[in-house]
Amino acid sequence: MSFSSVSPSQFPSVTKLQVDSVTFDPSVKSPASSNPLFLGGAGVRGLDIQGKFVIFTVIGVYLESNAVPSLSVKWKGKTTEELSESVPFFREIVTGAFEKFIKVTMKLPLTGQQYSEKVTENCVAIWKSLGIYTDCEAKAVEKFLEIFKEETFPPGSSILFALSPTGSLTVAFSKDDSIPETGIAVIENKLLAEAVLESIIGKNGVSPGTRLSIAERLAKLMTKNKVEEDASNHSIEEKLAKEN
Ligand SMILES: O=C(/C=C/c1ccc(O)cc1)c1c(O)cc(O)cc1O
Repeated sequence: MSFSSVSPSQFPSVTKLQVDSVTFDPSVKSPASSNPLFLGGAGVRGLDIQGKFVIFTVIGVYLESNAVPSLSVKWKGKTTEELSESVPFFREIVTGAFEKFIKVTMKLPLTGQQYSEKVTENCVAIWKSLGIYTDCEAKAVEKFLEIFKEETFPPGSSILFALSPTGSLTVAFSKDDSIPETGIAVIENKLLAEAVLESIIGKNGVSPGTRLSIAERLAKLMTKNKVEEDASNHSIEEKLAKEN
């Protein structure tokens, strides 16, 4: 069979994840589109401070359901290890034509300035390494920094990013576990939207744990496709055998 047995309308059945003290629900409603998105994976963002690993944020990445059949075309049947080590697999998640949503929950207090400077530093480094840093991206970075300038994020609060398939980046903030129905700002820059996710799960991303969690869960979801597909092939074979 050359197509996946998971139709775009089928919503992936996944579990919630507990990472450190933060629980990520199995699905969320995107503040950008109101679409339901499933939990792709989650992990921590920490820094080594004087030989001790300090967790600053905990990050969950959600994907639109059509990500599974879309990624299955090339990656179905790969193991968690193969996927977790694959730069092109994560590039495809970052650039794929499906919606993505990122929930960054604070473990330690951060100012908006501290957070936004760290993120944009990483985004600029990615663009420079790819030779795609232009005035447009510099303007998008200025807008990003401006959105965060006066904000503060106590432990338990979250920063939310919704990445539309067309390339807009919706930013929202939450004081608790809830997800607001709408964002507070939208930046129309595809490369910035992609770089925010790439800086977390891409090559040299800040959260190897999120990367591994996504590889594990997607490998399983894509195998499930395969099992369902094999099962449906089998029953067709059985029917044919009975008929003959
Ligand atoms: O989570 C972070 C940033 C955490 C952080 C830690 C310590 C600081 O002084 C500032 C910020 C993060 C992210 O969510 C996405 C990204 O691309 C980079 C990051 O560092």
